[in-house]
Amino acid sequence: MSDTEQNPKVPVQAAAPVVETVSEREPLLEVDHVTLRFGGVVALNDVDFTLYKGEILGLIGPNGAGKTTCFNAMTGIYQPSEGQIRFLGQKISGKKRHQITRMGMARTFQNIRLFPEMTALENVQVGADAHHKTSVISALLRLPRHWKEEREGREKAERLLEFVGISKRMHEFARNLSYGEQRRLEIARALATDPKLLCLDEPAAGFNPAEKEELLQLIRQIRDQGVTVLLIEHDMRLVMGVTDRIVVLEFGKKIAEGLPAEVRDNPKVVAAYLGVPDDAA
Ligand SMILES: Nc1ncnc2c1ncn2[C@@H]1O[C@H](COP(=O)(O)OP(=O)(O)OP(=O)(O)O)[C@@H](O)[C@H]1O
Repeated sequence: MSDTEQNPKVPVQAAAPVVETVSEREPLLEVDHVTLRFGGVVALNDVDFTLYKGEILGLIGPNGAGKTTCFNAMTGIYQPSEGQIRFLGQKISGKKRHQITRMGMARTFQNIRLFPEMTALENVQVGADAHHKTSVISALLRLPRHWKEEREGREKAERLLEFVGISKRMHEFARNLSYGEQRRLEIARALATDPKLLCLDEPAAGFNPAEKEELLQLIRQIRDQGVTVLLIEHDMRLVMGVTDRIVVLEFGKKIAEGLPAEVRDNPKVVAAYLGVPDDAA
């Protein structure tokens, strides 16, 4: 039994916000008619959808559909050519990545990006540092408030490692962790920034069925702590099993949006995945 199963109620944040239900439909992130071009390639073509507080939204589509580009636009890596993205009503465009993190958005990457020569605990503490208030001077002078923040950051990192189920590996170098543990560590590090929105880019890539099942439970637990989740994932069983709603992209365009069952039965989606021509769908 994993640590998460033993202790499913480990808090992600000191005071986790009350979980809001999807029915309240309070927008968290608005992708407002976004077009994004790379030279002649239209990676996103007038993409428009809203992510509501408290939901788990799946963003799916065949290879090259524009999912990662959409993530990158949301997290400030790319600027839309047209349209805009708003987080809690504020425009994302023009904001630096650390400002977007402070606004409450965190992400993991398709290719794991950890600090391999740092321990699991240190990797998560780096995430917690995003909210430190004391200055470099305080740190250099070793002022008491700096120590207090250090201690709190460490305690929070320990809690998060327990939450994602790898607390026993906290003093291990990240490079020595198994693939599945590294993916969990990435999630813990993202959670350490106290996100309102967690964007997961193919978190189950390379997982076996048992690991996928555990990940599914972890994603639900994250949402139950009040964190809204955006999930890019190729594994349809996982997407259908965990999301509240799904947005489907194909060739940079939104071709469907709705409940998992609606999307699964949508002829355009079936065609996109099976490669059936449009007029036959
Ligand atoms: N930096 C870039 N420069 C030029 N073209 C790019 C760039 N990033 C993505 N593209 C192109 O934009 C389109 C969308 O790519 P994107 O990686 O967003 O798709 P995806 O849905 O995430 O695919 P996958 O499931 O394979 O990761 C593709 O045609 C891709 O080649």
